[in-house]
Amino acid sequence: MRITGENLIGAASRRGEGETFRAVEAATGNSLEPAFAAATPADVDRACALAAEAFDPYRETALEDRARFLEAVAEAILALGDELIVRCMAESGLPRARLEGERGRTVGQLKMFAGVVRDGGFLEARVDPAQPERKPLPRPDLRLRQIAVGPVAVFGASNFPLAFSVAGGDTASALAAGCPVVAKAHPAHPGTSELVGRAVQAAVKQCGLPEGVFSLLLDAGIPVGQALVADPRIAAVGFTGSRRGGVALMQAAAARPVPIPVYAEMSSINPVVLLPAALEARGRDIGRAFAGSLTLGSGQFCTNPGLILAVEGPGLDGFLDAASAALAEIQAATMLTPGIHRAYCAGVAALEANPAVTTLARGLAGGTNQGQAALFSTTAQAFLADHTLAEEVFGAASLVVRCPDLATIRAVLERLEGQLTAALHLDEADHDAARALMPVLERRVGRILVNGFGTGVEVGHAMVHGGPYPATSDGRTTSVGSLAIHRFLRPVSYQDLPEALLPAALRTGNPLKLWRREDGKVVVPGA
Ligand SMILES: NC(=O)C1=CN([C@@H]2O[C@H](COP(=O)(O)OP(=O)(O)OC[C@H]3O[C@@H](n4cnc5c(N)ncnc54)[C@H](OP(=O)(O)O)[C@@H]3O)[C@@H](O)[C@H]2O)C=CC1
Ligand SMILES: O=C(O)CCC(=O)C(=O)O
Repeated sequence: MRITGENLIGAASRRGEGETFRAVEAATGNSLEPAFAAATPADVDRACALAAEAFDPYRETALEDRARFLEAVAEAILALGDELIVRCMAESGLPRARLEGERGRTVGQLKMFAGVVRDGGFLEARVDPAQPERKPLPRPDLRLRQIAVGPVAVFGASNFPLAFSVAGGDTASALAAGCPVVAKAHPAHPGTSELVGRAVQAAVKQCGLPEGVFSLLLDAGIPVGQALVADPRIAAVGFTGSRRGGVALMQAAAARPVPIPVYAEMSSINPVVLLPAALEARGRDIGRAFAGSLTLGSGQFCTNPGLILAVEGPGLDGFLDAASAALAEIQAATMLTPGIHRAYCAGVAALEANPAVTTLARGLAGGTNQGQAALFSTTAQAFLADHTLAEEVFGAASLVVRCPDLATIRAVLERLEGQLTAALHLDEADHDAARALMPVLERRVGRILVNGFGTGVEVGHAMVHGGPYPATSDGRTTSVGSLAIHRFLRPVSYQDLPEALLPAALRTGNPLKLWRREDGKVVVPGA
């Protein structure tokens, strides 16, 4: 498929009349063909108008039809074949195996949401039948279902050009909920975005859906994203990226005459707690595994283990020796964009220059746009005194905080901002210590994991990829897994409606055979 550099507005492809820009080959810094042209305010307006027009018919599509559409998107992405992978490798600098895996995750995610839609449980149908004889007052007939919130603006992420971008988790969950999507391509991978966007556009056509179900807009700066969030027809926003970007979108959304929710996944340093018995028994092994997780994808994961907490002692020394030795042999790897590389180098330089910080290890030096891994240490006292030490350095850098005792580990955790994940490395003898940390971890993070690292989020029904601010803008939700659909739904009650006016999901006799709560009791069809 030829990449044209056009915006995809409903069924049309339209060359923007805004600023032109080219994708940059991450490994060389060279420009790639073709030239892309940013959308104009008129393009944003048209995409939003089409999305608003599509909203009512799309949200009332039969569940089976909507599920088939999500599957058609998955198939169309696979049908792009190697061209998608090759373009994505060039634009992102990420290796083939990673991108093939990410494509599998993207397709799997769409298919999982197809299953969620088919099952219909997300509608949370409830029926409280009327009780006309109830005293002192009769009870009305009340029925509830979740409906889609409206058109959703989705911002593609630089670090997951497939799984968190044009047809990634935010788009899949919004489409599953019944919301049209207007996606804003990340300028780091516009060609990848166009290819995937055309796959979604083709699936919309193939399934006979209204064209406004999906549009893709291009921009090399912030105006298009700002206009999209400000547009009165947009009802919610999905974003993965920097804290600065996420907060700017939250502010733009809050400043609207009608504010809307922004679901932004932002910065996280993902504390890893090494408990004493585990450290003593296998500190060196944990150190080697940590080096692998830290440098995965050149460290460009929001789940990257950026902070290690442990009690001083021979176990920690073994961990640090092994981690440092492993890191010293790790090749520098290409980062996503020159800007992200520059930000990484600046973050590492700031840690190196901090008198309270010791540089323990550096990976092998690299060439153009390549990030060199870095491991630092500091004391708990210094960490608690300097909040800049708790800021995310996006890339393969991590800071070890040496603590005198477990109480200090707990005190450090208490002082952290909200995080996506926390990992505990423990043996059975550490269970009491771990139990004591659970309340603070539950308050601080979205996912607690044991004897592993948070990178590589499983897409499933029990996953939370979220956490308190600033890990995300709204810690009550997740951006990965089937629960993500709830970000784009809102409940509506129907009181005393005649049967003929009720949505099918709420009709008497449960014609859609849904999991429902009837008069307070869960009814499972076929059970
Ligand atoms: N924790 C995490 O998961 C991640 C963190 N990051 C962090 O973000 C830094 C920059 O990376 P990047 O991916 O470009 O993230 P950004 O947050 O800068 O950008 C993400 C998207 O949001 C748009 N955007 C940013 N700011 C605004 C704004 N004020 N108004 C409207 N739209 C806006 C960008 O548009 P445009 O680019 O066109 O300006 C882009 O499409 C990294 O160095 C890293 O620190 C990045 C990825 C993931
Ligand atoms: O670790 C993962 O698989 C997902 C990470 C992520 O969401 C991110 O880096 O933005």
